[in-house]
Amino acid sequence: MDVKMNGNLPKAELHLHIEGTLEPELMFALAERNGIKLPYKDTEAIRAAYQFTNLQSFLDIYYAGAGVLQTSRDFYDLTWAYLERCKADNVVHTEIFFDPQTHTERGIDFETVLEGIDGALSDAKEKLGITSHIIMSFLRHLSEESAMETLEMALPYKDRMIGVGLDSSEAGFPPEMFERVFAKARKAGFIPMAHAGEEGPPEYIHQALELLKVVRIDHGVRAIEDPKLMERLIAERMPLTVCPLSNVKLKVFETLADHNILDMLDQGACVTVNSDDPAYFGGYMNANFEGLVNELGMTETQARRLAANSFEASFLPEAEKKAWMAKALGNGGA
Ligand SMILES: Nc1ncnc2[nH]cnc12
Ligand SMILES: [Zn+2]
Repeated sequence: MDVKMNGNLPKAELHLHIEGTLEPELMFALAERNGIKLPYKDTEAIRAAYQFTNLQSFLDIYYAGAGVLQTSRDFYDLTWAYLERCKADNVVHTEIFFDPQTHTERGIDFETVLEGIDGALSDAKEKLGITSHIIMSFLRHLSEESAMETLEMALPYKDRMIGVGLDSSEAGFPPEMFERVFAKARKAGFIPMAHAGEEGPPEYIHQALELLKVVRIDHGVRAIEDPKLMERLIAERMPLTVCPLSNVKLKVFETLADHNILDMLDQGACVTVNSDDPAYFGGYMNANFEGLVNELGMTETQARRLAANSFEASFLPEAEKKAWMAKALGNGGA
């Protein structure tokens, strides 16, 4: 297919960590603004440090980088820069994660973080025509108690967030550890989702479905190792928010040519394309689509189905979902 065509397809992004959109240039600017000394000489040195061997090697650098984010204005600027990238890539709707504990653990108020992110998202609706939702994600390498405290902290702001997620180091931190936190979050009206089957085994996807009662799986690429699980995911049209460039950078797959996203799509799974932490993984939404065309031979039909899936799997109202799906499939003047 014509690679450029991807740019014109309307798309929704459903798996994006706002802290993972911190480009080295902005990291330096914020460090200067906040009087913080970075352990890098320049932006080239930062980019050179982005050689990851697995998820943990990335997370160590990613959590350190987030230290430059201090004020609401910092979170606003970070989010606004990402939204401009959305505009450029024709991402018309985005559902973004933020990790409150990454910030509250170093003394930044929950409200400071949310205020900045939400402010930029509100302005983007008006100025860029981009719709959005916020999902707060618990760090699974921290305790259940810490996640509970975070949930309590979030309750007064419930109306500004649509759901809860579970992220950070996966192996050794199974979803079952957070069963009670998710039960409480669901009761408070948060829609549940979780990272599962990125590095962790298919068993973690089962746990996320059964114990956390998630409506979306983030990543989920290891589901393919368990045919019965794949059957269930396909039958239920359970969305898997897949992140191709991320998976290659973190060595889940050796190259994009080895990725299973199109196999899963062709089997009937509701897979979607997402950029995860684009500042660290080498590209935003369209770069992921382009990689799939160039290295995996994605056809136009497959690209349109992936774009339509992204709206199907979103938390947009049904009528909007349907209208965007028709456009993505080329039935509505895309
Ligand atoms: N790919 C990823 N997996 C788990 N936690 C994350 N936090 C940010 N990106 C992540
Ligand atoms: Zn992620």
